Amino acid sequence: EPPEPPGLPVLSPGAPPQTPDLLYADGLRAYAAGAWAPAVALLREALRSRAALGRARRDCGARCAAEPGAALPARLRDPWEPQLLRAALLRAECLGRCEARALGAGGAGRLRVGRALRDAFRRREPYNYLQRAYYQLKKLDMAAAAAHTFLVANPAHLQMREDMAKYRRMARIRPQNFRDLETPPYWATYDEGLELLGRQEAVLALPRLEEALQESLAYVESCRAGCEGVEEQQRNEEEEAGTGSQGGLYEAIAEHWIRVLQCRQHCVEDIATRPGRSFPVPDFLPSQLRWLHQAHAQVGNLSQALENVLSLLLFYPEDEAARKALEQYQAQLGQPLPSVGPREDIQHFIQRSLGEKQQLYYAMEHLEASFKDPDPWTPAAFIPEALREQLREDQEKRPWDHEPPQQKPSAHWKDVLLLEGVTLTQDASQLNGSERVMLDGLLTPAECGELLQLAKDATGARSGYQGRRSPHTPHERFEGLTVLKAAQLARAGAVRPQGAKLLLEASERARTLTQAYFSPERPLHLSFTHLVCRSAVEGEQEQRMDLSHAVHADNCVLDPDTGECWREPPAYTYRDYSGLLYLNDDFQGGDLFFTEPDALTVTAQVHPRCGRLVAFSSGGENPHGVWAVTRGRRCALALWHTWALEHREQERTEAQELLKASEEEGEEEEEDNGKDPSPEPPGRVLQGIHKAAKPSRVREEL
Ligand SMILES: O=C(O)CCC(=O)C(=O)O
Ligand SMILES: [Fe+2]
Repeated sequence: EPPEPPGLPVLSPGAPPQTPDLLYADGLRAYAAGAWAPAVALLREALRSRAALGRARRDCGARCAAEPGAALPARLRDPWEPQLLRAALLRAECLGRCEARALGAGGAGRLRVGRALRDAFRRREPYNYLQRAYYQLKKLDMAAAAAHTFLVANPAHLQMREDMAKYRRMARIRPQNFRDLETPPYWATYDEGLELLGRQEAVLALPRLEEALQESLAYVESCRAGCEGVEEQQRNEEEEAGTGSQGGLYEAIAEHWIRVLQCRQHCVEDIATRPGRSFPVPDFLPSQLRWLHQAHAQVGNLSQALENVLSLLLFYPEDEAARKALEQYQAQLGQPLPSVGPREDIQHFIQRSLGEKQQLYYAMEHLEASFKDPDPWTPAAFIPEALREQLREDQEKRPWDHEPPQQKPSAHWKDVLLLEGVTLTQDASQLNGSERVMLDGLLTPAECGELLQLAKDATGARSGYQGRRSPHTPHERFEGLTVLKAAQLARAGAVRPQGAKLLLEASERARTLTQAYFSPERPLHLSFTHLVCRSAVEGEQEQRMDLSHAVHADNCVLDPDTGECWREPPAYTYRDYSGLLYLNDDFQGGDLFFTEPDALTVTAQVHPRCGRLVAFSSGGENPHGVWAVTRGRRCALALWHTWALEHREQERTEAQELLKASEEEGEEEEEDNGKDPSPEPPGRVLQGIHKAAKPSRVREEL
């Protein structure tokens, strides 16, 4: 065992927590020295300390807000200053005392977490180190949980995806070990509720949906309470940046209070943002009410359906569906029962939120405060006339306006998210088009390796399937492999059956995502799957002017002069969506690009890499081409999807049957092959060493 790094603090259980920053730094030092057990202890202590800090802040915030005399003025109207000053001082004093009691002398001030560390924790970086340290300590269940926790917040992290794939193959790790140690539980409840509702299981969905709403409201509460401490954190940062306020006492207090209010207004957004996502689920609370209403209505709980519809109307009094439902209930029930009103929790939330918005708008108008209302439901009448125009403009810049709407429980977003590790990297607007998307993380490097090997073996001498000159350019060779050909080659022993199987599986993965994203209501079928490699012909690359693939559209004949695209033969007119799943990036040139219908003006460009999927509608709105590949070999799965069942890829079924037949034949032999009981340790650092010793290890493990 390596020696312990010097200067490690002694951890004493029960003692007040130490600064998370220092603990984390010490943890990383221990990790670097290979002292796995102290590394784990310190990293966990850093997490614990940070959690304790947050908890104390929230508890004290809630307690001190309720102190007698600490109530804040309901309105920032003259003369608000003396009252605000008194209340703010009372609270600050109470907070200081309370936090010192919970966290030891100095309280939260002593333990404040720097910005860099806050970001690292938000990205769940400690779990990356914890995973590897646990692995070294042979605590596989904890390693799996740490890996899972990290991956949830970093779904595109390829190294971790590979590690995870290894953990999943280890028999000793049970599925329940892949726990998420950080995500608040309401997300799981919420997902389960929606899933059940999507499957028409309203009775089962109801308790989940109800619990999810209550839990998320509780998280909003605790987030709000945590806002009391914000000024301290921000002031420290401003001091570091030298941008503190220059005003007098009243100004400082008002500023502080405005910050607290702003922080509170963002709590719903906060809790509606899934780990690993950069934008919140839009309209989180109202949509939960919609689903609750829908579920209660389906089950026939009229009064609860009514209660939820009335609550929704508090957010959106003009909501048409809600009003219609309301009318219907009134007709059914006669006069609405006097005991049925909107939900109390929602009523309370809205009243308080509107009160705070009022103060913020006042501050915006009179105190030059800036405030960006995160809620789309704030009644227009609430916003001072002078500010409305400006706000409308700002609202149009909301990031999720460009995202596909998340309305129905089974909406495509959820399905997209369900594929572990996949992230949306660029949407249509980022790609300057209407129906285009780029997703990453569909394949692990090992999977790309397997498919590249398949392409390579398929062109090898044994297969008799030689690369030929490209139909698109004399300067490249072009090889294409269909699913059926791959299965036949596998059967003949010319390629690895795993590769042929993965070809089917990977294309299906891409299809699922393309359908989920573009066509959630209507099934898309693969109509053609083609593993394509383009290789530069050596010595012919000087001053090439041509493209690897000329600009074209996939389902119509493009006329660049008029910009029209004729959906007629020889085009494959039944193709509705195109997909390119890239396998490598170790070549020169070869970026995919989109153009205007003039086939000249480039509007977006995509650099291929392992696991990256570009999908787009196949029509004249998406003319595209490929830049010359000037060195190396560029491989991709080219996929075309169709709505027309009669054009689905017949060869797929055939290929599946072939592979299944060979699998059954091969079964007996495999039995005594004996699997290696100790897979190589995950992790970048360690993997290098093992790879050097056993170069083909990863491939064989698949
Ligand atoms: O390989 C690519 O990136 C694009 C290929 C393409 O557009 C096609 O085969 O129709
Ligand atoms: Fe194309």
